[in-house]
Amino acid sequence: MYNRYIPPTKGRPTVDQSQTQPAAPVANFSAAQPYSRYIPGQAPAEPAPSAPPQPQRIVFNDADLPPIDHSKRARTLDEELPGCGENKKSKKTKSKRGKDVTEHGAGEESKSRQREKTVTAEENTVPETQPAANGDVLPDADAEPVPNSAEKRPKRDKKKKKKTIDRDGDTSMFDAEDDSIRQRHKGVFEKVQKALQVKEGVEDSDEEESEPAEEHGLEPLPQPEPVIFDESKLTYETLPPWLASPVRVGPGITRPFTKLGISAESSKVLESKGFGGAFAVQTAVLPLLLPSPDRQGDVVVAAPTGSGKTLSYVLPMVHDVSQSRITRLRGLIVLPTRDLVQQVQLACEACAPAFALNGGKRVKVGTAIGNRVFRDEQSTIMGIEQRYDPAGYEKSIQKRDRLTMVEDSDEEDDGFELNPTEPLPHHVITHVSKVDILICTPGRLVEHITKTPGFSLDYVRWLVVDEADKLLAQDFQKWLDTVMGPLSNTRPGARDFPTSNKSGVRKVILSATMTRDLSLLNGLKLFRPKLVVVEGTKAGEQNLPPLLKEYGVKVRDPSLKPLYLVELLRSKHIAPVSQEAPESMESDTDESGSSSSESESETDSDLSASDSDSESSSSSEDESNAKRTAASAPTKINSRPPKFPTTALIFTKSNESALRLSRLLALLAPDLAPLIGTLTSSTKTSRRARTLRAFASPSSQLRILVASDLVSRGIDLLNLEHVINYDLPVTETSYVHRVGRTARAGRKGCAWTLVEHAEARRFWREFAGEGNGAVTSIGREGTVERVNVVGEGGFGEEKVEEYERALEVLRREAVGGEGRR
Ligand SMILES: Nc1ncnc2c1ncn2[C@@H]1O[C@H](COP(=O)(O)OP(=O)(O)OP(=O)(O)O)[C@@H](O)[C@H]1O
Repeated sequence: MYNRYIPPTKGRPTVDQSQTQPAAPVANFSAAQPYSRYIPGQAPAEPAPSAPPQPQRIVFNDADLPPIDHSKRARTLDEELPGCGENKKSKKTKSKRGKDVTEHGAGEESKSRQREKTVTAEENTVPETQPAANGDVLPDADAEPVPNSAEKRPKRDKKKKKKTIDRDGDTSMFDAEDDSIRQRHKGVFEKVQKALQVKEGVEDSDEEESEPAEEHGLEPLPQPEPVIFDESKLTYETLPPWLASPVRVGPGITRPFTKLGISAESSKVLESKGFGGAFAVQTAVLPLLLPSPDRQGDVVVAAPTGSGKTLSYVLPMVHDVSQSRITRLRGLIVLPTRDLVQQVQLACEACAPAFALNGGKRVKVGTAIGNRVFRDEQSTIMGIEQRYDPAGYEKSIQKRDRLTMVEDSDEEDDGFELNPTEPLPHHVITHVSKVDILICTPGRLVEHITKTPGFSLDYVRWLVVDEADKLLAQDFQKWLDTVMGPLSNTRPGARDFPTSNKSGVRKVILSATMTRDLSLLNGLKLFRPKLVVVEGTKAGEQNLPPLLKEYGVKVRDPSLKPLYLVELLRSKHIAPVSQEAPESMESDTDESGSSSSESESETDSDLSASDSDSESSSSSEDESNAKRTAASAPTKINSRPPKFPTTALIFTKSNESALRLSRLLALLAPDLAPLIGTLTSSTKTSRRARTLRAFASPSSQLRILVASDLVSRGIDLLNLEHVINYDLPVTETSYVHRVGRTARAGRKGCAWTLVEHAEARRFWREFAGEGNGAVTSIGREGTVERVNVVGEGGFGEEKVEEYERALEVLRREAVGGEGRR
């Protein structure tokens, strides 16, 4: 038939050269190699260097074949069969011999025999001119004898060879068979030869591929499936099902609480607090969080500003915690700012009485925001208890002595005495939580976890992360890892829900601009999460409240921007937004004991002055404003300045800008000065809280707040009618939160943005979603209207001079001249 090609080894002798006699440069591939096995899909290897002649290991007996450029052929085959020149490969070929014979039937017998000879020859690197065991000589005309090579031949090979020849009998028939093979496969040999003349490389392999390999019984070897790299980007469709298919709820839906699993008595109390029925987001979230026989998972909420997200988690949490008699820390609410913490505390306090009925206890709520010395804060959330335990008493005395020595310095740092009281005889002192629910900023929470003795999350079964996109994106002090660690501890029964079969930590994650970034959400280790989305008719990724109206105010001359603001404040546009005055939450707060309406009004009347005074303590510029404000403040309590019958919150880009603008406004519009307050992160927390309370009170004279982005998120000012972006917000998300301070809880509200020429393109495309190539993630019911508050002629000379005078005052105040210092 035909001979199988046994490729040369690449520079590695099959047999130790020292053992093999020099020999036999039988042929530098002088023997014809009529056939090679084609293996498709093999990448061409580097061409073998042609220069150094390899020790001859191939013995071939087809001397009659047409001459072939063997060096080229050898290279080509090596390329096709990477590694085929390796001895290892040859052995493989040999081991398959018997199988080949069986598979290809009798016709293949001689092929097999021929192969046998070749393999044997190759393995020994010796031309087969040595007498075989039976005295036969293999017909290898080109080979030269190698003296004593047989002695050095491994026994195994000898045996094989002997067996082969014995079986075949007369070897002379090989030649005849070879001739017949050549005759029968003449076409193939010609093709092979032709192929060898073709240039190497890709052309070679192409040509080889085009050969009908199957004609010769050489099926392409099965190749592994090509690996397809997935270069697709994460899209909405590739999100996990819970994110891609949220629970959707329309914005207008309301339902009575009794229909959602809250008892009639509790609903009544809630109604008395101003919560007559559930808002849309609450209709969807409450059933997922209130006790249910179903196995419940975590909840992620994306709903517009002012839609009532706070109550959607406060109600179920307070309801659940009220069912546990012993006070232990069972709920954690994490928020980004102190002001928000205080606001949510009021909401919890308002709801607590609703569940302190029928055996439920009144839930104790505490805060940790770092607004007071750490020791005081520790003592408000943690207490000590004397427990009778004689054995423990002995131990604790020893342990305390040890700890006191070690922790002396810590005690001073933390301010919290480990054991301020001596234990009673045979008693042990244990640290106990004074609160069921702790509302905190992330940084302070981490401090308590790491520094407050006895502070434990072992019994926590609620974790709420509000304004989650902000909190998760800014991992203050790695707070999430610090919290998630202890939350994964399991103490048998500690996290059992008393009114359902659930055990573990329930997580509720919320924002008006909720992230779908899985890398951020992953840290929360959510369990069977459900995403609840409140949508408008024109849904975007971040939806604005349905009753919000937006305006873009053109600022032609940025150097006179403060004058545009004054014009806007005095214009007919900034008028009271007609709407029914809803019941105020203030009374709820009063009932909860946080403040009384009497003291509130007193505080209000003081606040305008004292608040400004306090601002003065944090900023000298503001102090000047405050003194003037106090001087011109009306003496009559609750009198409302006629010049500004509405409310406005003005956002600037920084604390510094807020303070300066506030002062400038007072200089440019002295009649408005008494109405202006300032809120920045440099303002004391207690003062900020008072300012916010005063602003929210209808009886307060504070009507205008100039603020940094500190209060852009979450702050609930129900009576706020106008938001003014004096400086353009940095992101769409920031815009959504800022303007969302108005038009809350189903009320109307207006948002105004002062747009300079250089900002116009960005504002209209990215924020308003108008113009060529507009792309915005903001979903809104209407459109943003264009407004001019100054005519074509601009400001008169008199106004500009007035402005310059105000700037001069400001400048002098800044350098410590006239005004204050
Ligand atoms: N069921 C209800 N009935 C009446 N008022 C409600 C109800 N639920 C919430 N509110 C009021 O709606 C206002 C907005 O609620 P909340 O502050 O929870 O909004 P939010 O969705 O958290 O907004 P933001 O995203 O800005 O934080 C609050 O004054 C709250 O008291």
